[in-house]
Amino acid sequence: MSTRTAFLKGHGTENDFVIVPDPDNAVELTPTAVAALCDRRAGIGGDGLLHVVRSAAHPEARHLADEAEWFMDYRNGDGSVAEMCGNGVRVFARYLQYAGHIKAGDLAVATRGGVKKVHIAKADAHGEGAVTVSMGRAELPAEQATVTVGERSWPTVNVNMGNPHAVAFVADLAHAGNLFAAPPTSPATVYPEGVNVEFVVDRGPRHVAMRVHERGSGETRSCGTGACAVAVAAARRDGLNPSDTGEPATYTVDLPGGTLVITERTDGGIEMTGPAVIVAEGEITAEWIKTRIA
Ligand SMILES: N[C@@H](CCC[C@H](N)C(=O)O)C(=O)O
Repeated sequence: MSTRTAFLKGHGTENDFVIVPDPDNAVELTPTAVAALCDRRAGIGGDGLLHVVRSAAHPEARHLADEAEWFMDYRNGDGSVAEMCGNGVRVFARYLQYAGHIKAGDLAVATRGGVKKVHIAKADAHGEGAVTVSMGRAELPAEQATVTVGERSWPTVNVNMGNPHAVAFVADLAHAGNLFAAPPTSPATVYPEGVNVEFVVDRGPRHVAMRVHERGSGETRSCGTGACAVAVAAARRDGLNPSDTGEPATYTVDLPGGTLVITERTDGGIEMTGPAVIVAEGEITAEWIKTRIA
């Protein structure tokens, strides 16, 4: 980054992102630059960053350009790269709509986790239309593991949604404690690339609540891929597998920042529906870039 650069700020169920529109992939976003932009005190602040690039202009997405015009180059708040971000895809689509690149309806977004089909519902009297993302199928590697926070440990259900998740069913969400002071630990042998950890309690039939500690971001107020992982883990625990029963399974997942609705279809595909909001837009000053990043 070397000159004034446009940015926006958005969130999906309070999982918040710095958005950097860069159709031609001209902005160099080093891990240091991403971490500085996501810094909540000295930067703009966000759990992560959405770099909005045309697929044809990005070496990691060029091969997907015929399927999806836009590539979500997602970064975690610490500057690391992740394969997928469920809340991020919804906010990414909302940005494209806000900027006039697309209208409500259907579009495809390229991600490191493959091309995701997105549907933006038309706005109604209650505000902006919800965004639904076809998240693909979950994989459930059989390997057993535990996560530990302080004195407590729980067995995990491993769920891969393009990115790795360790789902722990707990008696009380408060048992996860202060995840900033004592982040969860997990065996590097099972999660060599690190893992997102979800803590889950039941709220009612097909209704759960969760907290999440995200790889590369810490505790966040929501995680879309995490909510999908939790819905699938809860369904299997409840004896439901739509591919076997021929009945879709829908779970309501409450998070600290809002609610997501997750449906596993009979073909195993998972759909996530939730809000996506653009909050602000502005320009990163040349001076800040020079002193903090360049
Ligand atoms: N908040 C995201 C997930 C972002 C990536 C994650 N931290 C990872 O490293 O895998 C979501 O909404 O899915």
